[in-house]
Amino acid sequence: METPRERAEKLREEIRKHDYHYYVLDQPLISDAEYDRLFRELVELEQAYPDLVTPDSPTQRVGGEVLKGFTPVQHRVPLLSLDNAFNERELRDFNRRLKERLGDEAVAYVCELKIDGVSIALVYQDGVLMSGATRGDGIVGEDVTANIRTIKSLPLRLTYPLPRVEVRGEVYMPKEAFARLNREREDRGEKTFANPRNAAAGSIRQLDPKVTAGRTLGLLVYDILHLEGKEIDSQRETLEFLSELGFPVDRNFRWCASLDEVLEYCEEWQGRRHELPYEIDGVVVKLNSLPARQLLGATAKSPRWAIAYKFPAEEKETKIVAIELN
Ligand SMILES: NC(=O)c1cnc(OC2CCCC2)nc1N
Repeated sequence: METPRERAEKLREEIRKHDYHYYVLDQPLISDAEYDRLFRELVELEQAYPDLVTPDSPTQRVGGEVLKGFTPVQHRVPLLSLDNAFNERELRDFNRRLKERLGDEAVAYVCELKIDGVSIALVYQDGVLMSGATRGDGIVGEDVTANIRTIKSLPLRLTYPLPRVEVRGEVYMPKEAFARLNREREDRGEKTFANPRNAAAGSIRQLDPKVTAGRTLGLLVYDILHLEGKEIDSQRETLEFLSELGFPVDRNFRWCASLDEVLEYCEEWQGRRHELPYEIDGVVVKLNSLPARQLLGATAKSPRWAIAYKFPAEEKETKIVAIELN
């Protein structure tokens, strides 16, 4: 016969697995009703035995109190920003500069869709989420842990208990959720958000986590800031490993053997951006080899081994405004 603690642990593991399949893979294994039954059993068990509650329990996503303000957080490593390229020539200049510095080392890139959201740094200790902070000015951000815990695709516990790992990703608001939120705000006579990025920023910087919990936010992780207990040599390995750990990763990334392949990728996704459930404003082109990145280093502001190719601003569908002709 299982003890309550064993039952609670088993339920947590089960619910964690279903959260991953539902919110990260978008491939639920059980019905919503069956999921709710599991969740309710865990809630009731934790109510009956309060000392069983653990911070990584799926029941602990929506925090308690309303904050007075945000605690500043100093990032262990500065969260760099990206230089921009607006056309093929600027991308070719980036490629040439990088090759000049690296000598004739083989230069391969990884291209990633540039998610138009809010950058976030997450810290995990022994596989458990410790904190989440906004980028801020790159050195000091704001502690938004209570709010990011409400993002269902964000794992509260990783698939292995790495001693310490710090990762970076983008919190975004899906296009559908953005449209729905603005309709609701309009109906309530409230100001609407200009774009999903602002809506995500406004939702993640709420003093009341319950408000954040009511907003549909997504997370896509793309960088490891600090890693203990594992050696990784490339961006491709980084993205695969982040996936293995249970993080949501955008699977549209592509390893590119040359700048020509990078240009093909940029061309392809400039035309396909409307297919995505979230907004992108370009492509991030990253040197694949991590050791080679070390040789290049970073300027004060941004890495020499990555660049953002920005799509031309989309011609906004001209909003037809009905003009009252009296
Ligand atoms: N918005 C994005 O999707 C995104 C932003 N930044 C980066 O990488 C930065 C971080 C480390 C230096 C380059 N990758 C991304 N995919």
